[in-house]
Amino acid sequence: MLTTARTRSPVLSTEAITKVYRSGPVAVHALAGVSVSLFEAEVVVLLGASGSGKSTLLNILGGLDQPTSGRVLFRDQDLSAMEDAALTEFRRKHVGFVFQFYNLVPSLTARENVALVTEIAGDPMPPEEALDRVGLTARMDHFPSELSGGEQQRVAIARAIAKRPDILLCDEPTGALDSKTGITVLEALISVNRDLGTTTALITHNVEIRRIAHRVIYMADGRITKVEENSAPIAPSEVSW
Ligand SMILES: Nc1ncnc2c1ncn2[C@@H]1O[C@H](COP(=O)(O)OP(=O)(O)OP(=O)(O)O)[C@@H](O)[C@H]1O
Repeated sequence: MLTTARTRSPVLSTEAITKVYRSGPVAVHALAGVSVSLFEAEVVVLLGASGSGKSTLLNILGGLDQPTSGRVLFRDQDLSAMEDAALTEFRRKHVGFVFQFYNLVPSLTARENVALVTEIAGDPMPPEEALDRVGLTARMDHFPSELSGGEQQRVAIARAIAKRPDILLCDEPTGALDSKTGITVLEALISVNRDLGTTTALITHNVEIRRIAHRVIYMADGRITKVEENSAPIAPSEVSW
């Protein structure tokens, strides 16, 4: 099995980004000057209180939203200067998203849910391979209603990785799951990172999960307050909460 070494090459970087949401006279400063990089093949966990700006940052990194000021770079491309169509192309080619709720199409099987994405991707892996990587070979022809929450989330991960994205962005992927099921989901994410070298960023409210990451980024009030390096990440099976 291929093991990809982490390097210090940034895949995605932000330079002093801010995000201000305005509704009428009220302005919410969701990001107040964030400079951060995600490096090749690393796993990063983002921690911070509710409202600290984690999802806003993840959405901007993934090209779902634009900063109010500052720059976002994907390798040498400036995402913050892109029109919507170019940003959509960036997302389609380079980013996989996993959210708390799995957003699967209920009338399609696991295999068909993944195939929806592989049909429009440039160099996808077969849906069967993507599902195998998350341990769902035996469940490929099941509908979402026939799968557990953890299995549905693993289908969502298979769908996100099938296009071989450079970056996988996960917003509370275990938020709706009990701990045992959450661990199977984290194991799927870590195995994809290890085998494919997919740079992975994961938001969680669960501080124990930080122990599986190479780096931990702490946020408060729209800023990064601390970044920790973890020289010896542990396996998800060793995490308990
Ligand atoms: N579309 C929006 N319009 C107005 N305010 C917003 C919008 N999206 C987020 N905010 C505000 O921006 C701030 C940061 O929100 P964000 O969702 O990024 O935080 P978070 O750390 O991900 O929180 P949580 O852990 O609760 O998901 C919050 O004060 C939030 O209310």
